[in-house]
Amino acid sequence: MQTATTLEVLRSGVDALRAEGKRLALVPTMGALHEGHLTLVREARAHADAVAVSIFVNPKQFGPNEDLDAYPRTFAEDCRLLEAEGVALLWAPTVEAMYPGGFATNVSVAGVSDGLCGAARPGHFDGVATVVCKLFNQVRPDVALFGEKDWQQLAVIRRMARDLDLVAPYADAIVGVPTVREADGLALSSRNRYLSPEARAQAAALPQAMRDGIAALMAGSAVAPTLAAIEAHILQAGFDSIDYVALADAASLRPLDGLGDAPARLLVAARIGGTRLIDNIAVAAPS
Ligand SMILES: Nc1ncnc2c1ncn2[C@@H]1O[C@H](COP(=O)(O)OP(=O)(O)OP(=O)(O)O)[C@@H](O)[C@H]1O
Ligand SMILES: CC(C)(CO)[C@@H](O)C(=O)[O-]
Ligand code: BAL
Repeated sequence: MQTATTLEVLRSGVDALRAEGKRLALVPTMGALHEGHLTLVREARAHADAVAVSIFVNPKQFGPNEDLDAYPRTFAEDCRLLEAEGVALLWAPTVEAMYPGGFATNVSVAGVSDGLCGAARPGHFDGVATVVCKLFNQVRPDVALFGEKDWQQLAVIRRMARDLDLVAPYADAIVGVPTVREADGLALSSRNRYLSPEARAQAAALPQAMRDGIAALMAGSAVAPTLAAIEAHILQAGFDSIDYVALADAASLRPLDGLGDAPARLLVAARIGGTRLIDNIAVAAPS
């Protein structure tokens, strides 16, 4: 595995892979790698001949009172894991390499960025879109993979990639990978490392409440009381607060007040012991 920390080294690594005729996949991450990330890397191998992974804790997507400084950084262990997965290229820029002095550009995706995490974390998706746009231009992959755990992020990136012609013109150049979960249903997340043993045990109530709510919707329960019941379940399990519990159109993320023919998604963000967790699950219309 070649590790690049400057754009010059990255470009020569990408050029060398291209000279060998290789189709290239990119898996963008913020490091502190877990089985969810490694699943993206394995899936990437099915879409390309060579896999590039980026590790960059992107300051632009953290709000002023968020966990940028505390965010887990486990670079040596991350390198070991990626090497074992046969990753060809690791792109690990410094903040100065990504955002040189005078950097003044912002990529903002209207509509799909506005609600849910976009409302709870103002500016977050501008930060994500800006850095992912740069990553695409830096690596120029044929295909890029993202986790469905961050469903709204995936929708934002798909919109941006289409609007700005950022990746090769394949309809499926942005690949979403289903959420990898612990045995008790909790979605794997780098931020799970913040949880105390007690909070970690309580956190399994989040996907459980979502599954119960989806079962109620499928059985014909009305949306508003079902969302209220999910909130109550999560708070009763020990969560401190809820950013949102929402039923939304899976593609546009617009809120829904009933199930129709278009795919729907139940999305939740809630806080426990100072840690913000997100999750989402597909909701099928009752047959
Ligand atoms: N459990 C998971 N299953 C599938 N993909 C995942 C999972 N967790 C993260 N990913 C994906 O890995 C990529 C990198 O995510 P990131 O490095 O932010 O990790 P994370 O676990 O989501 O961290 P955080 O705790 O900050 O949300 C993203 O595309 C994200 O959706
Ligand atoms: C896509 C991403 C790497 C951009 O910083 C980040 O938001 C993440 O890890 O999900
Ligand atoms: N995986 C999402 C990155 C973030 O929360 O900033």
